[in-house]
Amino acid sequence: MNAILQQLRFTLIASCQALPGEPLHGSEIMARMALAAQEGGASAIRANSAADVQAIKKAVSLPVIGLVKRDYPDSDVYITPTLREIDELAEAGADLIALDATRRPRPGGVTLERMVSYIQERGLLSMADISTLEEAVYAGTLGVSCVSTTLSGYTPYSPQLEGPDLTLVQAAAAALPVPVIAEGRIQEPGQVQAALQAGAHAVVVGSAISRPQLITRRFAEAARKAVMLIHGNERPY
Ligand SMILES: CC(=O)N[C@H](C=O)[C@@H](O)[C@H](O)[C@H](O)COP(=O)(O)O
Repeated sequence: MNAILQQLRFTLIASCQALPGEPLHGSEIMARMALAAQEGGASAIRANSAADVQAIKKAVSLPVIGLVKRDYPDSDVYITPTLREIDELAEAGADLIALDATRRPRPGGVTLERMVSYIQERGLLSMADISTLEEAVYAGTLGVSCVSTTLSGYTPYSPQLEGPDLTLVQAAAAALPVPVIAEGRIQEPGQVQAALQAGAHAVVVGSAISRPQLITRRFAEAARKAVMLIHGNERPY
């Protein structure tokens, strides 16, 4: 196994992403978030956009998994959809490139096979973001470096779960020769343990670490529910 992937075994990867419109959007801010994640013990950072990857590479010593979220009019694929995004991430210094590895059509008709071999040609590792076991198995046959359950719940044909898809983690880990990463809706430390017990090579946590507006909402919601319990109705004053 590649040395970087070896280094990620049984560890936490922090996804540090803030899209335009989110309060923490901006590469300098994401670099600081990545630094905080490094201090907290993350083994790698997953980041969106060439600008963020570049800023994060400067700020931390960890491997960076890069992706570019970009919408194209002719496709539902938005995570590193074309060769152009691979070029951007390679130039920015990403160590691994995460890409949508579903079988859905890509912009301009570029194939998943071409995407994976293009990443290999550039000497980089690939993380195949999948939503089902079938997609995981197919990505495995293409020679991806690892697979991540990122897209379970985000394609119309995958289970729409509230929590992480640990059934998929377990099935994919049992079926594939490459590492399977658990990713998506992991909110609690106990779920990290459960994912590793299910066979995950490593675990990616995003929003629960790096989206403070969502973290705050969970606590605010808890306060609202407590008031309901105490007073039987909404905040009375
Ligand atoms: C579906 C999709 O676009 N996922 C994105 C992939 O990079 C990110 O928005 C997520 O934050 C990341 O996958 C981590 O997941 P969570 O934030 O649930 O821990």
